[in-house]
Amino acid sequence: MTLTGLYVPLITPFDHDGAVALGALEALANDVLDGGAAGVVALGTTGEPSSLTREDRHRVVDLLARVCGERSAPLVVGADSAEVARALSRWPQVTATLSVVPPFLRPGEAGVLAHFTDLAAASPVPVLVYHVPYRTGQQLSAGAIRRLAALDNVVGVKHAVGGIDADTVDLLADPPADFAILGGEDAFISPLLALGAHGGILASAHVATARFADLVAAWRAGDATTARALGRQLAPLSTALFAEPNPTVLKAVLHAQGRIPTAAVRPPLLAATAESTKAALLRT
Ligand SMILES: O=C(O)C1=N[C@H](C(=O)O)C[C@H](O)C1
Repeated sequence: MTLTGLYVPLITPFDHDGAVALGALEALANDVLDGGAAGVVALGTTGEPSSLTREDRHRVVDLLARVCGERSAPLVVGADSAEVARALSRWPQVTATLSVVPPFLRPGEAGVLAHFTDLAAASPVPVLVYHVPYRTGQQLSAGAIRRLAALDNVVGVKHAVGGIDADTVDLLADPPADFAILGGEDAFISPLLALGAHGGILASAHVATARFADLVAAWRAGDATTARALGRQLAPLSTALFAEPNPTVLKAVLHAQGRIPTAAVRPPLLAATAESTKAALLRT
């Protein structure tokens, strides 16, 4: 299985009482799939999973498993430990799990490899490694990503290194077979696709879904003229949506567009400022 195309890591909308707005979440999932997303991601960073109760997380996955099942769309679910990954067997609709490189400890490349060996063995579904070194504190060389790609049940990486660095160029110059390299750094998605990435997991694609899907498709088809033009339009939108901690601006924009009942985020996130919201709305 090689995951390709656009995946949207869904926000978790809240209603006026602070509860998860399940109706709005269902509408968002259907909107992005109608807009050309290949699939959705539940409980990615954008979904504020660490601020949700266990019951909230189950409600979110129950709902998205039903929607993705009805629409035969892939569903990726965030799970950062073997125990949480194991519990995904409850939802047969889950296609893969997105699992972050262990943060903060900086266990070294060998430690990361040992971690994913265990997690992938425990997981009932294939594992996507979420590599985001400016958040985890753990760098991975292209060689280490190739060693991860060789593990049983590891099928890809969400690559979010804060730009296009030498290891990214090295990795994409000789990508591992049957291994998805998905961009997770919205403002850099166009250059990453130009280098050969298979797709992206992009919070920005809640808005302008069709254009992000077209961007991925155009680079995949080798239509550089269309892809460059879309990339130039979409990078400033992503930059505006990420002007404050994700998903605060995104939620404010979706609320202003009438797509979610409130712009509420849970602590420690704070609501986006009016200035950032307005600037992002102007880019939509
Ligand atoms: O939730 C995700 O998955 C993503 N999170 C990233 C972030 O919050 O930095 C951005 C990316 O769009 C996907």
